[in-house]
Amino acid sequence: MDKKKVITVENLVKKFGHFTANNNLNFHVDQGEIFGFLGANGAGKTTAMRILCGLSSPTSGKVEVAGFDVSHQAEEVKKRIGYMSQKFSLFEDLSIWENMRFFATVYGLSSSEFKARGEDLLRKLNLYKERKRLVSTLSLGWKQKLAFSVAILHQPSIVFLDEPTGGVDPITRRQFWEMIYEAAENGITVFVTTHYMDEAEYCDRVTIMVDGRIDALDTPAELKKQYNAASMNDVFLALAR
Ligand SMILES: Nc1ncnc2c1ncn2[C@@H]1O[C@H](COP(=O)(O)OP(=O)(O)OP(=O)(O)O)[C@@H](O)[C@H]1O
Repeated sequence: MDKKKVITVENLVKKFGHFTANNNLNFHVDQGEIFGFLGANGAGKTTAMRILCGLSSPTSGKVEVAGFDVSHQAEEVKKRIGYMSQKFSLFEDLSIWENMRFFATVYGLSSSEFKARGEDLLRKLNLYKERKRLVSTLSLGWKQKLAFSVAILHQPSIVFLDEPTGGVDPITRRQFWEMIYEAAENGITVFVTTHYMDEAEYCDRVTIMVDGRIDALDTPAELKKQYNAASMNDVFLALAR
């Protein structure tokens, strides 16, 4: 049986004035897939991700996310996704619990749903006793793990992660990826940008963007075979040259 497609991108073009940031992108993502979005700085990843999240409109092309057209039904798209970025994740001057409650409200959870899921989450993260602590006092790794958990508290169809593990130590990155796997096993599709090539190896499929175009899209194993490379790092270097 065919897998359900939760993201479909056809001929996506995004221009800023005369500059083309996304140049005719075509791809799809299956439900429950961990889809890696790679590319050098300025390749156009964040631009495309913002369009997929309904935060920016395509110049042309057709983009469907969770069954809705991002150009005309952005609000429907936003209800069905979670988003987390390295640049912005949590409010530093609110406590762990206050952050959780804030995002649960934004994502439309009722107070009883929030209480049940929020307490479960705190226990799972071993943060129950720490729930009144200000987020500013947590390590970056803990902030990122908490931000990811908060982004999927409303059980979205898809979670978008923009460089979620930037600056985090290897052990915490590994733990973070265990959380990503668990979310995918529960049917949440994970769309993730990263600059860490070891993380590219953890994805089901990977695209590599170069200058606004998709230059490669396949499983890490196939890409390594195709480029006769020992690692995803070598595939990336071969393409980025
Ligand atoms: N609002 C904007 N107006 C004009 N140019 C923009 C705008 N947003 C992005 N760009 C340009 O589009 C290009 C792609 O940027 P984008 O942020 O999508 O790249 P990226 O692949 O996410 O890079 P990074 O890995 O550094 O986050 C860059 O040259 C950037 O300067």
